[in-house]
Amino acid sequence: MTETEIRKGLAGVVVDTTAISKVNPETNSLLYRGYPVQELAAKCTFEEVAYLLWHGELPDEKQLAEFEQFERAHRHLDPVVKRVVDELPESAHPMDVVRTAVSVIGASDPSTPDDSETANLDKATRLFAQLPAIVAYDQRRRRGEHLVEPRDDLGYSANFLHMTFGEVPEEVVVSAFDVSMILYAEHSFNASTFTARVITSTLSDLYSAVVGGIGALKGPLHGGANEAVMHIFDEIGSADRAVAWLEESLAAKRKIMGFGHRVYKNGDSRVPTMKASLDTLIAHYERPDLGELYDTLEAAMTERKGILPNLDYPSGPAYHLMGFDTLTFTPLFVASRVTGWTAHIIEQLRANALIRPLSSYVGSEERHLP
Ligand SMILES: CC(=O)SCCNC(=O)CCNC(=O)[C@H](O)C(C)(C)COP(=O)(O)OP(=O)(O)OC[C@H]1O[C@@H](n2cnc3c(N)ncnc32)[C@H](O)[C@@H]1OP(=O)(O)O
Ligand SMILES: O=C([O-])CC(=O)C(=O)O
Repeated sequence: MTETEIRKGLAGVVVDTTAISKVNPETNSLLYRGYPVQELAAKCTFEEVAYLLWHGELPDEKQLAEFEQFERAHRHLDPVVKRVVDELPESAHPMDVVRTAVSVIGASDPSTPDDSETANLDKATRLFAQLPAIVAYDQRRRRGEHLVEPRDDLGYSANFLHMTFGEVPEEVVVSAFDVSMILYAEHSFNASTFTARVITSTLSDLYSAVVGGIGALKGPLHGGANEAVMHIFDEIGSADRAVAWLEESLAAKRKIMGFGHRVYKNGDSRVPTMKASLDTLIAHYERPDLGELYDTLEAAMTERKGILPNLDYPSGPAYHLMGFDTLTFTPLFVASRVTGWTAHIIEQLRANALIRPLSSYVGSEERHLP
């Protein structure tokens, strides 16, 4: 293999087919099972979108009722998981807590070795139902607050917020949160999904693949960017400092988190929808200062580098306004993306081939011991 054939980071390499989502940078669009994500965000709940990703079609009334009943029945934090989480130091990043919790669930589940589609769908739905309890409880314990039990009279997002904050916020907040969950759910062969597919390709189990996905998502070049955006906002402080801050950061060759994308070069298809949700939150919480900082930094980055925001840019400040601690932002991404990861795990198993690329050796020539 010659050096010119090497594609660092697999950039531009097509490694397999998928019927789950289509990211189209030319038309700046994203389809889940054929549906534009903007339409899904406007007309569906996150539960319906999760069902769509797993089953390929939106649920009818009866299917949705059955799905919701199952999801609501599995929302309680498993006592074993709670004990393990309680043992973890608060210095552990919440992503490490979520990763460990999923590992514990996998080690405790007798159906872990069963890789049939029925068993994997069941595991995926149970993880989907349990992740809000893990994420919410971890934030609460760090604040010295007690566990809040789930409510089975609430939809996924209202219940998630109830378990985190002990009350259900106004509809405008629940709706913005639900939109963020829908937008984060799936994005073809991104780094964490590909990780999950690589692990699955060895015929390892679904939980191991999800744990690997969480590890890949944690990095600031991927899901960790939503958290990093908020750190940037805190560092800048106010809109009048944004341009100077950007100049200094670019001069220091810093990557500006929340900007740029491997696939989209003319803007992330999901940003306008999430920005609209952020704007409603800015109005609701009366925080125009945050909007000014957002707009000023975006305009300066576009003018200076021509690099546009990705989904993490509006999501970070949106989660901040909802009241989440900054370190909880990427675990929220996990709670959503578990739907996409598990849909891909199931798809990978349907037509599996071990994922094992080649490398070009550049080490020392063959040599021998004296
Ligand atoms: C939900 C998600 O996971 S979306 C992604 C979230 N990640 C971030 O927001 C992190 C910040 N962004 C980045 O680091 C990058 O844009 C990535 C990793 C997302 C995509 O990167 P790649 O496709 O590998 O492009 P690459 O990093 O090579 O960037 C190309 C050029 O644009 C520059 N660039 C890209 N993004 C940024 C950025 N955010 N800030 C400053 N410069 C940037 C690079 O420095 C590089 O410049 P050069 O050619 O002069 O060296
Ligand atoms: O597609 C990517 O590379 C990253 C991304 O936006 C996502 O996973 O949502």
